[in-house]
Amino acid sequence: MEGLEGTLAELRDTFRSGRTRSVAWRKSQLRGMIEFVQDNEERIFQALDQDVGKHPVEAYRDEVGVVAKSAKLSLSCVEKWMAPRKGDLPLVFFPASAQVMPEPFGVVLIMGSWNFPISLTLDPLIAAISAGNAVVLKPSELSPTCSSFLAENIPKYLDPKSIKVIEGGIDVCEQLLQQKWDKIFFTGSQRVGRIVMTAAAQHLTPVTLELGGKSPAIMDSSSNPTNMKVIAKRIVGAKWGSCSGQACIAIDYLLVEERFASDLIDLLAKTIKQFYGENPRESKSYCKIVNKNNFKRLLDLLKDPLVEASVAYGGSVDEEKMYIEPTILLNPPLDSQIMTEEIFGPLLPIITLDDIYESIDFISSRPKPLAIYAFTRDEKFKKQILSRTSSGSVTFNDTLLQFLCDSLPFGGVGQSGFGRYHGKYSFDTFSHEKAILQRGFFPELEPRYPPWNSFKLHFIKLAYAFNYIGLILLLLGLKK
Ligand SMILES: NC(=O)C1=CN([C@@H]2O[C@H](COP(=O)(O)OP(=O)(O)OC[C@H]3O[C@@H](n4cnc5c(N)ncnc54)[C@H](O)[C@@H]3O)[C@@H](O)[C@H]2O)C=CC1
Ligand SMILES: CCCCCC(=O)O
Repeated sequence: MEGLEGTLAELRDTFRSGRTRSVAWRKSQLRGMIEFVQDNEERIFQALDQDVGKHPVEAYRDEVGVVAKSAKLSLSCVEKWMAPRKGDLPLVFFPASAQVMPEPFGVVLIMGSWNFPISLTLDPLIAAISAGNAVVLKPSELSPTCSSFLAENIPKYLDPKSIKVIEGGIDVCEQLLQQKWDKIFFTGSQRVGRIVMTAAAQHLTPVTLELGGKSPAIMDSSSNPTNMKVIAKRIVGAKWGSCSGQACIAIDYLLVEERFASDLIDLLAKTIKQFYGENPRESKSYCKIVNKNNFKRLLDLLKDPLVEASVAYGGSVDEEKMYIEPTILLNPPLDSQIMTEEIFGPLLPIITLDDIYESIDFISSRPKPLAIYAFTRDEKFKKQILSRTSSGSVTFNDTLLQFLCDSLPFGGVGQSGFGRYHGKYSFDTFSHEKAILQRGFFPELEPRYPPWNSFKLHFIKLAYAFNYIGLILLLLGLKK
């Protein structure tokens, strides 16, 4: 790509100059980010409608509001986050001081996804800025209106010497990935995550992979009937209520005991009508499928004869409008693609079990998901889910909200990704924690040097014992 080397050289010079490390620079960029979303809310809404058909409510809830919230939090906390932390030392080192000092990695690459093209690019950008990095931001080419909007307008609000937006598709990404970065933050599929990680390995570059996977929901019998309506709204909201299921933390499939399936399907169908009307195709609250490739991918999942036979609700499509009806499937074959690949769309398989506790093995025998949702008031079952399954997050009796909690790290585990961000975790993700030890030249302890002898062995053993004494003093409050 023309000029990439030059762009990177400029960013490296900028970073080396120290321009991005001051708290003043970081705060000025965070203020610029807040102004950017405030000044351009309507234009962002239009771009999101253009690219994925998002309603302004979803556009604000999942995108503009997320960016504003993160930028404001970082602006209020960045000085505290930057401050070195005091460390404790063994008494025998006395006099000495220990610190942990967060420092920026340097020049970082952020690659975003199309489904939340504003928040999933700008939230990591806020993180990188807060930690004092210079940045190349590569929005997804599958949300072109948002991508070009960011490329055109970010330089008007943020420091163009330190932050560059580079647009493009696979060819541009491949060139970017050949470069040496000090950190790569990638949001996207497991397939491309492997490509990113392979490229990063050439330069031993640390990566954060925000991936996806098949996030299950479980519903047991412990919720009383009055809760069922709330549960249905939360399931429908988490399947079709955020980019019509094209969301990494959307429910991918639902596990219930066989005896509840029929009533649950009826209730979910009723709730879908309540949310999107009799004809969701006409609903302004329902997103389209992003492009023909994804539409075809989802159609292929649905058109598998054994899967098509399992449609319990919905199933209609309109290729011209890139529309797929909210669709519920009952017990599609477990070896079908819809049950082995991430759906990332408006199709909800319901898998029935004889006993809800079977869901533990069902989930733990598959790749670790980004999220698990469990609707239950059975404390024993909750404990089993927490101790016998692994996932990026577990949410009991609700959905999606874990994404909006700044005190909770957001990220996957195993094939759903590694690394995390949101809140202070964002700052940490883009910081190296440097250890600093400072000593004087007195006293000098000769036993630390050769020639070794039995006295020095006893001295070293005593020194380690002192360590414990220090710990005891600390515990007794006799030592800071
Ligand atoms: N954990 C999270 O926060 C999120 C994860 N996701 C996951 O992302 C996926 C859907 O998003 P997509 O944008 O379609 O993912 P994707 O992996 O196709 O694209 C992500 C980024 O990688 C780039 N890219 C695509 N193909 C590439 C290649 N061959 N070489 C180098 N770069 C390439 C794209 O330009 C884009 O910027 C799903 O798997 C979903 O679960 C989506 C949103 C959030
Ligand atoms: C509710 C917002 C979720 C954004 C991340 C995702 O699920 O793709």
